[in-house]
Amino acid sequence: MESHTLEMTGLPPFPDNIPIATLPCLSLERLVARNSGEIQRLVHACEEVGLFYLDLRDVSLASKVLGDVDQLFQTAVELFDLPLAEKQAYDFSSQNSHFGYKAQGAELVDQQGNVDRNEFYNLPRNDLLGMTDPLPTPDVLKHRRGTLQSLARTCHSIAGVLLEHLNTSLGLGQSKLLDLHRLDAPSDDIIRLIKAPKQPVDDHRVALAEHTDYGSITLVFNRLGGLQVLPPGPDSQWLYVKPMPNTVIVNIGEAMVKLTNGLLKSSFHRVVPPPGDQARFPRYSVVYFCRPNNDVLLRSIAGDNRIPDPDPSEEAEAITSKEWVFQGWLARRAKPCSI
Ligand SMILES: O=C(O)CCC(=O)C(=O)O
Ligand SMILES: [Fe+2]
Repeated sequence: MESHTLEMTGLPPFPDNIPIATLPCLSLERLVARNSGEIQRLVHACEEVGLFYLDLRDVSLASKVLGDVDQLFQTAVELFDLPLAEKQAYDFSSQNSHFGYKAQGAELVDQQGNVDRNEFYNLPRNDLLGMTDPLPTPDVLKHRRGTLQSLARTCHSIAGVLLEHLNTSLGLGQSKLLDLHRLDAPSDDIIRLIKAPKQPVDDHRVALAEHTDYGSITLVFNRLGGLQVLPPGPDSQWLYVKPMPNTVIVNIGEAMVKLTNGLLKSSFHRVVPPPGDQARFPRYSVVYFCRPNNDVLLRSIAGDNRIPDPDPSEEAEAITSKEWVFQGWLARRAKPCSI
């Protein structure tokens, strides 16, 4: 179940002379085995930076995931190679949907109105798992539906392992966090396939602006560098997150910050051109966004537990997870659509 190494894909190695983030690398195998030291490291990582590597080897839960991701990197190449007009037939933004295709430049990267330089395709897990009527999709994705379904299920289970340990460490009632992230209830979980085209050397624009993720737990599969994190702290600087074989990069999102009233952290990250020789290639990512179920109110779940009590004024502002994701999407649109 070894994933293809970077060498096997013909891509150049990540350079060794650039500043990289020193992130913890946790073992899914040890977390599944309820190793107490590993659980402590998980909790620490989520309370400090909210970003870490997860080694997926040697655990049956994840036995297919690296192979599925390898297939989907190839699918992403085929998908984004389609003519623009064909891809745009799957852009559903005029129907106020953030599912489907997003062309380059459709999202803002800053307050000045500059736009992003990557394209992506969002596949809702409700659709993949048959909970909603299937959206139209290009053949290249139809042919990979089984792989996409398997990835959605596995990634949701991996997120579940992390949520279960966080639940216990926060002192929450039995499986509270798991109840907010049920696979059999609708959510805005998505698989996102991303392409940032090869960038001219004199073009230093970011491909994806600095942001924190909206949902609970994001699982990011990368081959080329380019992802950067801004660790918390007064003098911090942007650091590359070096892709590591057989691991997934785990990001804690804003929904978890809201649910835990800031006890868990979400880090700013962005995507810049791949470093060194890697800059000669387009950059693809496969990402799973695990989000709370649609009707979950994003407010602190403090009570008889470790989560600090919220300010009463925040209670009135609570919105549902679905609305939160939708409002975030609307705010990022370069040409906001009318509702
Ligand atoms: O492509 C990546 O490495 C990260 C993408 C990301 O942060 C996002 O889509 O939210
Ligand atoms: Fe992100």
